[in-house]
Amino acid sequence: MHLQIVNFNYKNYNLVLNYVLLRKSSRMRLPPGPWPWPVVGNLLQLYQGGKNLHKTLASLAQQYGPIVYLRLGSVHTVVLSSPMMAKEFLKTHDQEFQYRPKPTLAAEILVGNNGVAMSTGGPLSRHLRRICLTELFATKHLQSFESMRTKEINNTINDIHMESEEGKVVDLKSRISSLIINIMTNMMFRKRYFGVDQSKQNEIHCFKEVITKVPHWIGSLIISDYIPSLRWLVRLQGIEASLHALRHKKSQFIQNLIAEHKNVAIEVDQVKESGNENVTKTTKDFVDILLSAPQEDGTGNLSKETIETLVLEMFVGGVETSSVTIEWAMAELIRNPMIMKRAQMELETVVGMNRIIEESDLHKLTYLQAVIKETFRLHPPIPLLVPRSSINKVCGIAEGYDIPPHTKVMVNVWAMGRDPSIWERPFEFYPERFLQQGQEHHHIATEIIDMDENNFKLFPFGSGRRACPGRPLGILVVQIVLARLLHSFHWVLPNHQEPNTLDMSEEFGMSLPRAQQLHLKAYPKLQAHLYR
Ligand code: HEM
Repeated sequence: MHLQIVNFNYKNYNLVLNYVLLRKSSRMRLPPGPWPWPVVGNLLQLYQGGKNLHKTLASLAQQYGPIVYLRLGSVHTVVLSSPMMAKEFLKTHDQEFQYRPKPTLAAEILVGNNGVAMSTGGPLSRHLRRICLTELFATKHLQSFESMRTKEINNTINDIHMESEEGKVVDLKSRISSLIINIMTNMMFRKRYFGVDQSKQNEIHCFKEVITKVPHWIGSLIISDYIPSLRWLVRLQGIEASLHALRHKKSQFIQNLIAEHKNVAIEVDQVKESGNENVTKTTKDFVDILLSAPQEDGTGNLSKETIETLVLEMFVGGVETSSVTIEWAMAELIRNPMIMKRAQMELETVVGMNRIIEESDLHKLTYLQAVIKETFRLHPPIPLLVPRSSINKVCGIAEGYDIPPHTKVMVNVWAMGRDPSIWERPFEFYPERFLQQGQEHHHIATEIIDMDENNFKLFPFGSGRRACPGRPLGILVVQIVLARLLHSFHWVLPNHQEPNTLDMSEEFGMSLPRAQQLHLKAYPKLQAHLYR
């Protein structure tokens, strides 16, 4: 994206003046950082760093330390790159930094401020978060969908089996994201799309595009978010029009689904009233819960706009993060055949080869869990977490720094995962680092790390009041899908490509997918009847 400075007006002079006064003010001790240019501040440094913002911020941290202050146009920004700093902001000062910054243009158009994830904060988002934690992601509620998840995974495994019999190459990312979309649409609306209704294929492919593009746009640096007077330039580049077109697609899809869902619910209720005992409503899906949930002040029900936003956040939060993690895990296992072999041997020993894996087996799969932790360390699906902010100025934080009000706080978990002062041999994919002594004979010190929100070495789900409410579902889906893929097939690169030549480049956005989708050949490991 080009950065063009064309409108250096009175407002911009004011901006520079404010900054100089801020820095000079004896009462404001900002964290260290590169000197900002007039108007654009440090934006040029970020644009010069290229597309990979997480890497540019990591190299700034190497230069200036684990807390870096940047002025991006008119936006105060702080980047944290150590467990100590993350703990200070997300635990010690969790209450002050429980807010999200003002939504960017992309977030405002695509998501809005009336959900959970992008909302600046306030009674509505706290109320929705409570519904997520106590109802949608409650253990019992998640367990009630187990047989559906098993059926969906069986279908995908069978499709891959058929492809393998025909000697085809599997497009893993595409297969996995279709599977996870089916799991999510089932949990949300009791409906599945991929592999069933040909007439709906266009619709769902269009929505799949929305789910992939939303995080990409939200992670992009759009100049008017930092220099508001350049909004006209963004309009001229057609960015606003593209965002509105995408918004239109997602609204149409979600609103149709909700309307369809309401009709089915009414039909079921009518049949029930007529006394037909055969019709019983099965487990409540997410939309059932949202349609009957009260507003935050206890009056009426949630608005249709709020439900639409929440549904989008669930899809964006749940689909891309989980499928990106599974794809990276498979790529790392392909590059490290001994580790793949060990993970498969664990499955053979714990589960055996005469049945398929069940969710109740997962807690026994210690090595698989270590593989997943190692994947989160090297490839955190949301490399800069979701930014936080505070409403008021916060004084004397970290090493005595002052943080201006409405500062955007980014946490570079990607940099932390590769920091040699935190991890031994940080660039090596080495799941054994997460095993207890005795579970593995190896020479480096081991440590048990539960990716929970109190562990600031590895916390891919964030921490504190805004930590990911979908964590139990995210972990469950990643574990069971990866386990089934490894248990059901031997995997190799097509065309006899050598494992160590696999391209591991990333494509930065709000999420961090592989730049090149992973294509693999699968060879069945189980007896034929277990694929039906
Ligand atoms: C591998 C899977 C996942 C990862 C790595 C992940 C990661 C994250 C992260 C880093 C945050 C920001 C936390 C913070 O600010 O401290 C977040 C927030 C959120 N996630 Fe997830 N997530 C995953 C799965 C899911 C799933 C399955 C859902 C829902 C179906 C979900 C829904 C949300 C929502 C609604 C928020 C916003 C919470 C708030 O702002 O209060 N996530 N997630």
